[in-house]
Amino acid sequence: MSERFGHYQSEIYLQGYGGATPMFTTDGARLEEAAERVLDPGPFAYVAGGAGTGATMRANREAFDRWRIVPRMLTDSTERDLSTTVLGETLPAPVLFAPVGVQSIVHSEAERASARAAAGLGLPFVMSTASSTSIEDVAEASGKGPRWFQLYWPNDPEVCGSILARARAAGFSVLVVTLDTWSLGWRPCDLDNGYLPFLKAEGTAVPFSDPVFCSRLDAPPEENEAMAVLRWISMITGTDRDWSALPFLREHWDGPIVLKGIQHVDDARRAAEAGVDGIVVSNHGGRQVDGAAASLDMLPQIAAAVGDRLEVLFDSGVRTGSDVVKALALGAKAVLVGRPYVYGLALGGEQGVRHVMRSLLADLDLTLGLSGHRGVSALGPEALVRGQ
Ligand SMILES: Cc1cc2nc3c(=O)[nH]c(=O)nc-3n(C[C@H](O)[C@H](O)[C@H](O)COP(=O)(O)O)c2cc1C
Ligand SMILES: O=C(O)C(=O)c1ccccc1
Repeated sequence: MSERFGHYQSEIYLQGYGGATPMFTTDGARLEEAAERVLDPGPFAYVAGGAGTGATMRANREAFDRWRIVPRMLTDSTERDLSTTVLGETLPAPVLFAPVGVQSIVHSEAERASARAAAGLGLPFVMSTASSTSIEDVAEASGKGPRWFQLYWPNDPEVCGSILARARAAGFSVLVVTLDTWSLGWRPCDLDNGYLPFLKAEGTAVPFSDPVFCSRLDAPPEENEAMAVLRWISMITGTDRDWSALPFLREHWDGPIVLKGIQHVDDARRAAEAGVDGIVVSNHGGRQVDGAAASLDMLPQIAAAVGDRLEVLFDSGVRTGSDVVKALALGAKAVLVGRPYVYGLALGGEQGVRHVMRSLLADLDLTLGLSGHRGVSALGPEALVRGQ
């Protein structure tokens, strides 16, 4: 029996009896407005914004709203077990921290605070290549907690190999290769604000602490930061790679490999044929291709096509416990959560992240039980109906 996440509800009600209220909202859909009050406009827009008109970001949410859960009664679901196994690791709940770069733009503790919160809950922290904290520092903050590493794939094989070797040595178990962001999408909010955190070296802790990357520079990053930043950007942007490049990653990573950013069922099939261990069905939270399909709308056919051959994970738009139930019912093994925990970080550092994620897990636990389920493994499409 895993931890009973739903207890967070009683904890909050009991504190309320003593006159205390939670540090900020328990409503996953209202975190954005709370974070806007504490963040400067540039960082806020960077986190909250999407590509173009925001159509895909909205579509991600609308796709969740079109599905409704059909609760079952008298199923004895008072005791729930949210635990699941993902790529050989047992997780207390089917939820991971999505890779999010440049977290120092919202809080000085940055990824260290998020990684500590993830470890405290036993959920995997997926560290971004674009972190403002080095691989070794995130590993230390994670302690014994599960940790995965997300790769923005440098086109210099030795730099790539060095970063992967460091991540492996620091205890990162799964490699998540992001395919949908070989350039940032067209993001009018950030363009209008003239705001790109990367240019201030906020997301360069990984390369700047890497000896092989530094050997590629004419001067060390501390002497010519702008040049080092540009060199790094030039290494991870543009893509001359295709599916034939994947074996390189296998040679440099002896654990499971997951491809993030899959939306087309044929790409999912390609991934299965290439022998990768998992995919993340994701449109990067609507930050890349405006007008792209809602990520949830692509999930059922992908899960049906490859779900028996590799692990299907999902992200983009998960805000509540119901959302997690819906994604699992439509074929995901687990979900990744992005912006919500970053808002928690902005609002309260490690404790803020913990509050956001405990709220989500409590909501999931209660929603699961009240709709008649004792665990997450038995969830299938029969748990849902298409609304009008
Ligand atoms: C501020 C920000 C930075 C991000 N940085 C990365 C990154 O470095 N690597 C990556 O693979 N995805 C990155 N993502 C995308 C997330 O991993 C995830 O796909 C997305 O946030 C999921 O949607 P959600 O925010 O609606 O939960 C970033 C997202 C945000 C909001
Ligand atoms: O902003 C993003 O979505 C993202 O993935 C990213 C890319 C490079 C640096 C920081 C974040």
